[in-house]
Order: sequence, then C-alpha cells, then structure tokens
Amino acid sequence: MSREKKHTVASIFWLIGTTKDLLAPLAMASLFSCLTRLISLGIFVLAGIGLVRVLGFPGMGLLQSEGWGWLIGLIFLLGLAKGVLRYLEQYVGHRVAFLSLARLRRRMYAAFERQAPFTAATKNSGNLLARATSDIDKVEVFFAHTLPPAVSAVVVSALTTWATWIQFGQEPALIVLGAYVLIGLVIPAVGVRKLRRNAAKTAAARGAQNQLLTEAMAGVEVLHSFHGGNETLQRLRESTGAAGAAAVSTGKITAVRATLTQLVIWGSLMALFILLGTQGQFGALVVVACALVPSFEAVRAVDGFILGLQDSLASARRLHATATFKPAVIDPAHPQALSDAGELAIEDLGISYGPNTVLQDVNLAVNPGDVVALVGASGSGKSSVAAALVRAIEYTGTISFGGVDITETSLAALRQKIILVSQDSVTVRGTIRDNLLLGLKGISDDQLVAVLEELGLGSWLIRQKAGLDTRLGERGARLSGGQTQRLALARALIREPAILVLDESTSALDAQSELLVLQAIERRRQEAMAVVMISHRLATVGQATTILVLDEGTVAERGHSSELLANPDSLFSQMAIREVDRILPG
Ligand SMILES: Nc1ncnc2c1ncn2[C@@H]1O[C@H](COP(=O)(O)OP(=O)(O)OP(=O)(O)O)[C@@H](O)[C@H]1O
Repeated sequence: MSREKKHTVASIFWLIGTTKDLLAPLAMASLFSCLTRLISLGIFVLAGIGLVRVLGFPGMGLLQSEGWGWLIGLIFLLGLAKGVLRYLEQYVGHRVAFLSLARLRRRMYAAFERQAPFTAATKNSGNLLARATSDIDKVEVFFAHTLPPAVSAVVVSALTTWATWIQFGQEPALIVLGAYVLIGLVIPAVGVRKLRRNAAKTAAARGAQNQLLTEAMAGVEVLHSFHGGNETLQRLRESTGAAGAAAVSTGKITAVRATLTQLVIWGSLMALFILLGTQGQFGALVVVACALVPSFEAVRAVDGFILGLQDSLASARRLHATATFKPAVIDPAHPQALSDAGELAIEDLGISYGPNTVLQDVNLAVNPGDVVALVGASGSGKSSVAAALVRAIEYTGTISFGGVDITETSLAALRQKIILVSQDSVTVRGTIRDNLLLGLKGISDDQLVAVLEELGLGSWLIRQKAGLDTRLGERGARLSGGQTQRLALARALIREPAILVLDESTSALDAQSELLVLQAIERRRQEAMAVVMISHRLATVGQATTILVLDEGTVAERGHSSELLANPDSLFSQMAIREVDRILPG
C-alpha cells in the first residue's frame, strides 16, 4: 500500500475513532435515507401504474380494475411519509455531522495548544488556521453524506433488481443490474486518482492562501512601505492559479463521468424498450422506467459523494497530520509540583535548531533576588536561553527550579513560576483588563491600576474614558510599541513570578519610562523575585548582580559589571566603549 493510501486509511480510522459513539445515529440516518429512497421508488411505481391504466396498456393486471381512490391516496400517504423521513434523515445526519465537527474542532484546538508555542514558531499560522476552519468544514461530507447515500444506493439497487427479476424476468433484471454497477461502481472510479490529487492540491493551496493572507495582514505596514503588495498578489495569484487548475481538471473529470452516466441511463432504457417493447410488454416497460428514475438517482448519489469525499479525505489527511504531530515539548506523565521559590540551576545547557548547534556548555545559578543579565552580539544565543527557561524549545543539559528538573513539572506550573516577556508582545482582542488578566482570577481592578501606574501607564489609563474596560484592537492598534511592552510587563508582574525573564522587553521604551520599569522590577527583586534580563543596552543591565557575555553560543565572560569593566580587553568593556561612542561620537 502506498504511503498516501496508508495515510488516508489512518485518517479514516482517526475520524471514525473521534466519533465512534455517534455511529448508532449515523446508522439511523442511513436507515431513514433507505426508507426515503424506497418510498420515492414506490411513488414512481404507483405513478407508472396510473400511467399504464390511463394509456390502457396491457400487462399490468395487478390492481388494474380497482378505481383510482386507493392509488391517489397511497401516493399522497407515501409522499407525506417521505417528507417526514427525509426530515428525520437530514436532521439526524446533520446532527451527527455537526456534533462530529464540534468534537473534531475541540480535538484540533487541544492539539494546537499542546504544540504551542512550538508549532507557532514554525510561522505557519495561516496554514494552521485553514486546517482549523475550512479543512474541518470539508470533513462534514464524510460524516453527513457518505454512509447514508452509500447504504441506500446498495439497498435500492438490490431491491429494484430483485423486483424486476420477479416481475419481468431475468433479462430486464440483468440490464438494470448492469446499469447500477456501471453508474455506482465503474463510473465513480473514472479519474479517481486524479481527483484525489486535485483535492490534495486544492487543500494545500487553500492553506497557502491563508498563510499568505495572514502574513500580508500582519505585515501590512511593511508591504505598504516597501511596495511589496504586488509581490504578495503575484504569489496569491500563483496559489489561486494552482487551485484553479485543479478545479478545472476536476470539472473535466466530473463532466466525463456525468456524460458516461447519462449514456448508461439512456442506453439501459433503450435496451429495456427493445426487450420489453418487442415482447409487447409496454405496461411493464412504463413501470420499470418509472422505477428506474428514482433508483438511478439513488445510485448516482454515489458518484456525487465520491467527488465530495476526495475533498473531505484530503482535508482529513491534513487534520490527522496536525492532530497526531508530536510536539517536541510535552507535559510529563506524572508532573511534579514546584516550590514557590528556589534556585534556578542551569547545567551544561545546549541548544540546536535542526543540525545547527547555537549554544553549548552554559552553566548558571540564579538565586531569589538575583538579577542576571545576558549580553552578547546579535545571534549569540541569548533569546534561545530565555526560550529554554520556559521550555518553549528543546534543549540538552538540565534546567531545574528549586531542585526539580523543569521537564518533570507541567508546562502550566513552570510558566507560573518563570514568566518570559519578550520584545514583541502582543495584545489580544478584548479590554485592557482582559489583556492583563488573560483569564487569571482573583486580581482586583485596584491591583491592576496600581501596576499600570507603577510602569508609567497611569496617565494613559486616565485618558481612556472606559478605564480598564477600554477595548484594544487585535494587534493593539491603539497602543504604541512602548505601551504594548509595558502592558506585557504589567501582565507578568501581576502574576508575581519567582523568576521574570525579560528578553529585550524594554527595547521600545524611552529612558524615563525604562527607568520606571527598572524601578518596579527592583522593588520586586527586593521581595526575592529573580530576574534574567536580555538587553542590548548596557545601561539597562547595570543593576545586574551577574552578567554573562555570550559569544557564538558559549559563555565568554561572566561577573559583575565592575569586574568586567576592570579589564579593558574584555568583550563587555569593548561593548561598553562602542555604546558610549555611539552616544558621544568623537
Ligand atoms: N526557530 C529557530 N530556528 C532556527 N534557528 C534559529 C531559531 N531561533 C534562533 N535561531 C538561530 O539561533 C541563533 C541564536 O539566536 P538567538 O535568537 O538566540 O540569538 P540572540 O542572541 O537572542 O540574537 P538577538 O540579539 O539578535 O535577538 C541564531 O543564529 C539564529 O539564527
């Protein structure tokens, strides 16, 4: 079996596994679908009998002379029953489908959450969004429109063939059976491999388009400034072109299949006409033709759902791949609790991205009340250390807090104790309060206001008419870069972490605002909060108890700033000289 086929089979089992307790209602929907189709068949047969009687054809002795009341009454009652059953089929089928989709969504969101921030770091958020939305919607066909039509096609065709055999003999029955096999089995197989490939291309193009649009929306200012819009449009055109080509190819195959189906339908009717007509059985011919109309409809539905199913399975494969993707960073099976405070010990820390080792042999102890600064050239590995401290990435070596290896505790517990505030913090849609709390309970408005004031956002808050209820846009449109950074810092400080990791998180602040932030941090440091700070501005790291200078992924120097500055050849001294030169050239 090819890899793609194996993946498809695995995806189908995965879908069924997601909703296995809904299979009973799905079977019920199939039953309703069968009954609806059979009633349709009955109505058409009765109409045929009526027609035969009107035309006065011989050959249908059955009920020929018993008036019209029962015939019209039966058609009416069957019509009513069909309406009710159709409603039930649609209701149960779609209920199962939507419940399944809801479950699938929950499962996908849980998978995304497990993978965050690792998956987000792959920067495929637009593609993931397509998986979480349109791919899940496509799977609806699998649940609502696969089993019921397939079951009713088999039942209706078997019963019609049997009834034709009993009523009119072997040859008409074989013609009818042949037509069913062609329409329900042979024609749906025409071009199916191509259809599968087209469906996969369409789903991939949908993901790529979403990715492009997400990137374009997030970077609209950049695109605008650099006139990059046309380039994005071009890439979008290429992607829609690929999807369009797949759609055209699918359309051609669909047209061929529809033509073949019509040929089979009319060919079989002609064959019956010749067979029964030459035998003078015109009455039988009319009734068989009437029975064939709804039964062909039932069998043709197979072709329709096989088309939809290709899309559905292509989406299912994408969902399955995402849901079963094993994130590198996961919670341990039996997480240990973390103490409220303790030493952060980093031993032999190493970090690689794929084959590239970017950091090795980093050792560090951070005690309550310590301020440790990581400095070094761009790309020397500072942010990677910060990411490892909150297990946002994989690493080698050991990081422990209060004697507990951080891989032995839950990610949630770890990220309560060690909080990372990065340079490009974001705001989420909601009020200022929502943005600060992000679901945290037990913090009063007064506490929130106090932290904002401490960070120099008090006067800004007063200017907001709705105070903490002021809504912020998706990307914090109303906030400046520096305000967003301070909001992110406030978000961290109200959580009272044992260790605050600041990765260039004051880079957008003016000197006065940064001073306020550093003072707020100093107050908490005196209450035993430890700080790991990354900054390019050496003035910012002046309060550090220990400075680590990273150079090409290793610790090149360590010590207090006064010790490092005492050596004019130290990297730190060189950095300090360059910084002073920048401020006071010449
Ligand atoms: N997600 C990633 N995938 C691959 N390589 C990465 C990734 N993140 C960082 N790197 C690489 O790791 C190295 C260290 O990056 P890191 O961001 O830790 O450095 P840094 O010292 O914080 O840099 P800067 O001061 O510019 O922020 C760089 O060479 C970078 O290209």
